[in-house]
Amino acid sequence: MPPPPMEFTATDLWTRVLDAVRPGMPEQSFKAWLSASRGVALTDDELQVEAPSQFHAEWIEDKYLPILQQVAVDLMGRPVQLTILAGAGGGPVFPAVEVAPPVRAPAGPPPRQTNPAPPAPPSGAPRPAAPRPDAARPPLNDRYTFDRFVVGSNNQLASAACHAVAEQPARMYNPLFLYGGVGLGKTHLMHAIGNHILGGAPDTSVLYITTEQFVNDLVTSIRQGKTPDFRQRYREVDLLLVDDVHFMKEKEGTQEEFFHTFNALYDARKQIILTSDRPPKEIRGLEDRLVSRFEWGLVVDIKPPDWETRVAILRKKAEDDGLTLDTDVIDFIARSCTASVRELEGAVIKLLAYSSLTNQEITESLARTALSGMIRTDDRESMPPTEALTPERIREVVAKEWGVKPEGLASKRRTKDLTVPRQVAMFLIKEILDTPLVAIGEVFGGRDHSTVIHSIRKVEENMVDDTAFADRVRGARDLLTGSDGGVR
Ligand SMILES: Nc1ncnc2c1ncn2[C@@H]1O[C@H](COP(=O)(O)OP(=O)(O)OP(=O)(O)O)[C@@H](O)[C@H]1O
Repeated sequence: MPPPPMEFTATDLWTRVLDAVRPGMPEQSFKAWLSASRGVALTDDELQVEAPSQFHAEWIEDKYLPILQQVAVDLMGRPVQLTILAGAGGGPVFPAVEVAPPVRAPAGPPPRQTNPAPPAPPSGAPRPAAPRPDAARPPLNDRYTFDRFVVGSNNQLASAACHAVAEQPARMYNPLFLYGGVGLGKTHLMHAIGNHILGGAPDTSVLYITTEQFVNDLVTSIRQGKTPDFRQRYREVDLLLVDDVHFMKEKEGTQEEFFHTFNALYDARKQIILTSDRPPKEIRGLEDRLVSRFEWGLVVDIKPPDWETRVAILRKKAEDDGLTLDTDVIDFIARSCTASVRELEGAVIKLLAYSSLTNQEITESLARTALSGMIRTDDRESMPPTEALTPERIREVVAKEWGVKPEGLASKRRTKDLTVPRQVAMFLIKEILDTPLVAIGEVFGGRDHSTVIHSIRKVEENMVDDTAFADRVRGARDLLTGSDGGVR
């Protein structure tokens, strides 16, 4: 392999890694899974790569991580940890897979799912305004617009509030606080406001940031003695979008800093939009002064979509990605995946991947096979035969109910979509089987007993705080113990 250049950027290194692996793999796989990824950060010992979706990130980790990592190490000439992140980039939701015979596409331009490159934004399409605090921050996702958002009874109020804010920022509802479970469209709506405002006023300074990034940015600026710069960066924006503010709980320094940022922006009549998995009052460990500020404007929730909305979302997503799915396939997915919109998207991605890998046309029967791991309680007649209840079985059923892979729960990954079901599975194993803590840890990749205790406590606390979550956990328990004619 040629020696690396003296100065490598994340982009250079990742491009070279991809160039090196591409000839050794099927072109279709390369296009489907790797072509839309990009190097986003490089330190002495870590290369961070952003994949277009959580599903892409998991797939890359599962299938290609060792070889990619090896090539990166060879190129750098020293150990480099490769981390695959799920980004908020503008790539298609569904991966670029080709199916033989091809999935029927509507007449007109070629379907997007056969084009690996992310769609080019239309000219004049909204862009986040400069300056952004640092280039590693995610930009707004071009696909998260109002016209791609399906309004149903679960999100009607939130959607109306977002439209109102987008039309008249900092007038009606400031801050706008959106809350709800994972994968229900909070980030989508938040970006839609940003995209709408930028569409009308491209010079608007919009900053989208996750709470985790805010914390990291703050920590870095303190370490480098650059807090005045930090403050200035955050306080000069016109529109501040902060995702997942529940992660501020118990972080006093962050709360203090955010309190002042909030006040500065609010006083300057700038719009603030926040998202969380629960309403402000229920974020334990959040200072009262922030709770009260978060409630100054409008607090509005998003619930899981009902069947009609799920069908409408599937139709819309298929249409947007140039993919035709038969009514019975759509109906089957909508009945099987009830928890979140992300789960619906995951089901279609999985179906496309399955269809592509097995060279079969997409039918309801193929969907049943491909999605058997995601089938939910109301379609239980097609569940595989029941098995004795063991810790592994509980892990598997919880993974299915949360729409993730059972192996993910046993892995070391600590993304939110895995942490919650992992904790729930530990909790249910203890509750139903009373398995010793050390043995529970074994089932989850050898975690120690203090992690298991922490997880169980976390679920107990969250069940007190969050009734929807509590219902979901109880639902999984009923399913396992057979109280609802379940899977045991
Ligand atoms: N009503 C909807 N119409 C169309 N797409 C939707 C809708 N709701 C959610 N989505 C899609 O579902 C996916 C997940 O949505 P999003 O990331 O906004 O969820 P979230 O509530 O912010 O979740 P998290 O709390 O995990 O960050 C996105 O691809 C988004 O476009």
